[in-house]
Amino acid sequence: MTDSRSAERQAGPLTYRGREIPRSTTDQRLLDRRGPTDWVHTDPWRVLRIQSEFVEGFGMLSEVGRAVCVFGSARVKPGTPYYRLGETIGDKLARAGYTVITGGGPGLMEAANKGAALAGGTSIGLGIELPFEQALNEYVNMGVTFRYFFVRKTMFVKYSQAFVVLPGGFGTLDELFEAITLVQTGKVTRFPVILVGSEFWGGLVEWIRERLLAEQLISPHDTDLFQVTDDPDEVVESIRRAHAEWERAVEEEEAVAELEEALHEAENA
Ligand SMILES: C/C(=C\CNc1ncnc2c1ncn2[C@@H]1O[C@H](COP(=O)(O)O)[C@@H](O)[C@H]1O)CO
Repeated sequence: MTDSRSAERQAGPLTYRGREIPRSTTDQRLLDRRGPTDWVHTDPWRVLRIQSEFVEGFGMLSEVGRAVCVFGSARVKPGTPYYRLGETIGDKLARAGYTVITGGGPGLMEAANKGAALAGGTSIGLGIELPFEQALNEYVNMGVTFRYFFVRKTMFVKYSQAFVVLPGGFGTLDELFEAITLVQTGKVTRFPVILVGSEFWGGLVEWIRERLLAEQLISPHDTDLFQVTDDPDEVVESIRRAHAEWERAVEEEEAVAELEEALHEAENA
């Protein structure tokens, strides 16, 4: 006669008896490396990897205080005027109490991280895995490297209160127009986008006015979605002002909500 107690297997909350008992335990199967590996390259598995990137990013950035993203060319060399401008902006933002977030790469990303780190501020790099070897620049004191561009972009927007855009190429333009589109479509509110370098950005701004606006592809007020300056102090001051306005608006919204709640309670009393 079979002892029914020994012919039983618990698998977590599940119970198996008799011929239903699996040949191996869940842990054995987990630790067993044999079998096909194609699933690692399938979309359901990618979805989990994407989720894990969001979890890591949110986990690291959620406790960061007021922050500003600084974008700009990966190719500008140390010691050049744009690099020094990036350093100054990183420095001034850090001294004004802002965490500086960049793409964590070389060039103007490094310049802004350097300025912030040497001023004793929090200097974050949100790196991206690229086809060639690249590490986060040495001035990043908190960093995450993402596999997916779109996850990284979410982090830039979610955890910063302003975008500062230094001269750059396609990557920088992509970040600039993403930010402007998010503000234009009301996906993010009260979000200053500041272009630094009037000579560099002048041609683009003119084209936006003379083409996009003239051909009614944007609305007249869309040209107010960004500002252009050469002055690092003005960058910080604009961000401070926008931030103060935003805090005032939040306080007002909270006061109105409290008042409405009190009125509602009084009506129901
Ligand atoms: C080209 C080189 C390195 C590229 N490394 C990058 N690392 C991190 N982030 C990057 C990198 N390249 C582009 N980005 C993102 O785009 C913006 C800069 O792009 P641009 O085309 O140079 O303007 C930047 O803000 C990043 O977020 C070789 O050294």
